[in-house]
Amino acid sequence: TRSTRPQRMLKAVQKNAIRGNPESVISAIDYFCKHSEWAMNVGDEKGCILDSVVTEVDPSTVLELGTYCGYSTVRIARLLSPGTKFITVEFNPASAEVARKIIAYAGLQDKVTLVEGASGDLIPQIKKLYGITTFDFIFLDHWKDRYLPDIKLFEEYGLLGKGSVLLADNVICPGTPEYLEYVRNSPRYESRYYPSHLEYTKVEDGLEKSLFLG
Ligand SMILES: O=C(NCCCCc1cc2cnccc2s1)c1cc(-c2ccc(F)cc2)cc(O)c1O
Ligand SMILES: [Mg+2]
Repeated sequence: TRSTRPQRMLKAVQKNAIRGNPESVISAIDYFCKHSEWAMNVGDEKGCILDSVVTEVDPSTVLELGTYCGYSTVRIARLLSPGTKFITVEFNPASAEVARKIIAYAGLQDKVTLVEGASGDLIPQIKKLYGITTFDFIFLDHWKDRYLPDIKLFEEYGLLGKGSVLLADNVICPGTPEYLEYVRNSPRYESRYYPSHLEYTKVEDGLEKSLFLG
């Protein structure tokens, strides 16, 4: 049967990247998406903003919602200090399967715990299952209509501490209007918008960084 886009992306990584070299995996995926097939990775332009925020926060605990093929997972994991706890969540089993292979190809499998499931089911269990108290950094890149309900779950289950940073992808395209309205108007967050473009296109998009004030 016909291969899937994630499977073709994996093939491109195995062909064009150097095993154990995260930078080459990132470049191979960006090349594939620019010259072969568009795919919904955060991409190189927004990826550089992601890198700078991760570096600035230097988190001890990280959560990513929306692994997809592992592109942003590799971008984040390559910057983390040893001993950092990094959990990434993917809903689609086929994507998760490809992500595991891409993360392993980059040599970062020991830094990442990939969990399959839906955020709404998982968030209430994270403390119990993974022994996390609070997350220093959260990257939101899953269903756009889940950003708001899930940030409320983070608050409800005490998963945010004073200084926790949330970075949300796609706040313009496809767009997360209710989430933006919430973090920009809530006295509990300090938010800042990073203008950019939809991955591999000239379409306007951006990232919203929100600092939890406690
Ligand atoms: O949908 C997007 N990402 C989410 C995939 C949802 C899968 C998961 C749900 C879920 C639930 N719980 C836990 C984990 C997870 S993972 C997405 C879409 C576009 C896009 C697509 C077409 C287009 F014309 C313009 C933009 C661009 C992007 O950067 C995206 O991120
Ligand atoms: Mg995205």
